[in-house]
Amino acid sequence: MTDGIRPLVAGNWKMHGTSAALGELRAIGNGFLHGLDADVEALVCVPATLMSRAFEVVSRTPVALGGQDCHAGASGAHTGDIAAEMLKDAGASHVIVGHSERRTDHGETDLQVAGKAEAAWLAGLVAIICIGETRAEREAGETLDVLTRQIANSVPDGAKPSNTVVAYEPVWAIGTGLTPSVDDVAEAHAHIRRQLADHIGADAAARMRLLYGGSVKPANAAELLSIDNVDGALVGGASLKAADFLAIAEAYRTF
Ligand SMILES: O=C[C@H](O)COP(=O)(O)O
Repeated sequence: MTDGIRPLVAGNWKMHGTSAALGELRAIGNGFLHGLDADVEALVCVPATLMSRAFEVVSRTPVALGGQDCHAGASGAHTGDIAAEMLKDAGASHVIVGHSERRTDHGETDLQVAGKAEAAWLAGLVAIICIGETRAEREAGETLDVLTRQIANSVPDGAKPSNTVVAYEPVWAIGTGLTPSVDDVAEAHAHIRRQLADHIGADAAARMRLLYGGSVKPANAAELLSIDNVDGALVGGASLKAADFLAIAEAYRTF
């Protein structure tokens, strides 16, 4: 946690969910309607195919919606891609860019990620920029260097707390049930805050939300979310079940 920063718990449904999943989203919305929003802001990044219907489901709740990727261009001949403006039009307020699954599956580079973040801003979306080291990089002792490089190249000039969230997701912790130690998360997040200060200025860096992502579950949420400079979570698998996602957000009631 960071004094003065309202935490954000964000779900990333990845390539999961047809219209049958909207019941879980409705349950998440109802959960936040009953007081949770006083402690924490909620966001669910749904598949683009669900965005419009998801918006109908949560529009009267405190839960916001996000996309999972966008193209760096505003429009054009890019079959299968989605422009940030399209996500916004369908009901999104946020979009994830540079998730490690995009970097691995689609070879996205830091510079491409920066371009997508700028496209998100142009459309009026908040960019959730993901960074994080692979297992090999951690074992080689390169974690902080990787984060330094990714911040320098993936976070564009102009990033500020109102248009950007940075999510630290160690690649080896995603979907594996493994998490870094409390000390390792604290070290990484403090480093990210310092690097952002060098890159975008101390004031903006001090107020920017830094999320932790990678095997966040109800059982470990309180421990992970109480770490200094961890201002929320980016939750994959556990965000698919309303009860688990709400239980993670409930961790903020205990602080
Ligand atoms: O975007 C979310 C992350 O990749 C974490 O996924 P996970 O909670 O299933 O490990």
